[in-house]
Parts: sequence; C-alpha cells; structure tokens
Amino acid sequence: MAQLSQDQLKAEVGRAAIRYVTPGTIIGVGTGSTVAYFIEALGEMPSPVAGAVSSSERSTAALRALGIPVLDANEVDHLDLYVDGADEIDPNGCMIKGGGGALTREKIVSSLAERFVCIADASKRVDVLGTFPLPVEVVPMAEASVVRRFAAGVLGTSGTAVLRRNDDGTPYVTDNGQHILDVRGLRIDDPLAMESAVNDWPGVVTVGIFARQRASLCLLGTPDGVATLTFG
Ligand SMILES: O=C[C@H](O)[C@H](O)[C@H](O)COP(=O)(O)O
Repeated sequence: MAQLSQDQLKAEVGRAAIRYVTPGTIIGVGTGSTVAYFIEALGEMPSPVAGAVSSSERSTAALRALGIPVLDANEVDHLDLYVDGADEIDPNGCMIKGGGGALTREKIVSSLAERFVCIADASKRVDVLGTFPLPVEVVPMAEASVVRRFAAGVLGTSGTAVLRRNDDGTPYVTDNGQHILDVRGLRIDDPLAMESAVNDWPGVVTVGIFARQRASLCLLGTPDGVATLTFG
C-alpha cells in the first residue's frame, strides 16, 4: 500500500475528530491545515452542531462558508469540546502551538473547554518540546527586550528569537494586531514552568506553550491509521 502523505494523515485525523462532536452543541474550533479538514467534516455532519467559537479569522470564514454559526467567545461561559492541531506534542499532552499565528485566540477558546482534542500527524509527536521554533506573540515595543531575554537564557536554556515576517518582508501581524517572535534553539524540559516564566515578561501577549491547557487526548495520524493517545 502506498504511504499516506502528511496532508492525507491530517485529513484522516481531521475527519476522525468528528466522533467527539455531539450534534446540537457549541464547540471550540482551532486553526490550521489539520483543523481545515475538521471544519470540512463538521459541514458534512447529518445533524449539525449548533455553533462554534472560533480561534481565528481564517477558521471563522471557513465555518461561515459552510453555514455554521460562529459565536463570540464572550457569549459562552463553557464549552465541552475544543478541537485543534499542534506544531509539537509531548508524551504528557503539552504542546507548542502558533505556527499559524493563532496562538492567543486558541488559548482563549481552549481555556473555556472541558476537553481539548488535539489532531496531528505523526511528525508532531516529540519527546521534548523545542525543535519547532516557539511562537511568542508580543506587543511590538517589547520585541527587542524579549529577544534579549531569550538570548540571555530562561530556565537553563537559551534561544534565538526572530521576528516573523510575511513573504514581502513586512512584519506578520496577528488577528490581534500584534507581532510574533519565533524562538529557535530552546529545549523545553519543563513546559509548565517555561509557559509561566515567559508569560511573566512585560510585553508578552501569549507564549505558544500549551501546558496549562494541554491536550486531553490526541488523535495522531500514523501510517498504520489513527492512534488515540490519552493523557492522565
Ligand atoms: O496557529 C496555529 C495553530 O496553533 C495550529 O494548530 C498549528 O500551527 C498546527 O497547524 P497545522 O495543522 O497546519 O500543522
């Protein structure tokens, strides 16, 4: 049998996540190429969801295009389910997220949810977080100081933070009007401590470590099928 491509694995887990969705409920929806398949599958449910709280303008547009009502996060005080991808996921369900720039809203929406179902292809599974450059959303006037703090080191590891840019060289601007630093070279042995430490720095809006709001389970797309990883 031919090997499935990374994109096919993303499609498999995106579709598989539908089994956790209860028709008629309001769910939280993440952002990214894997979530795009999940949204597609949501649109095909025979009994649809009542609505979704979205984590990005991109996902909002995709949901609305399928006729799925999008609610503001302020209108909802609890969600049973949040479904989103990850850039890396460790053996405890801690993740690096934000490769697509949506980390802040993803953290807000996932914080409302009882259960975080992560959907990812097998390349995202790591033993220690940090190979994928860590996205950090920052207020622009704090960029230089945050770059210096990572270079000086935090919790025994240091990294090189670089401003994320668009193809035309202009700074990438998030849905919240802020910038992103991508930090290379970190070894994140204690994701919870690192999340807290970086969150405390002035000017940091959101660090792309999801350790407080880690995944409850992960549907991992592997060449042998979809594996379900659960985290205690
Ligand atoms: O900001 C983007 C999100 O955190 C995504 O969930 C993450 O980057 C994974 O994206 P993809 O499913 O495209 O690999």
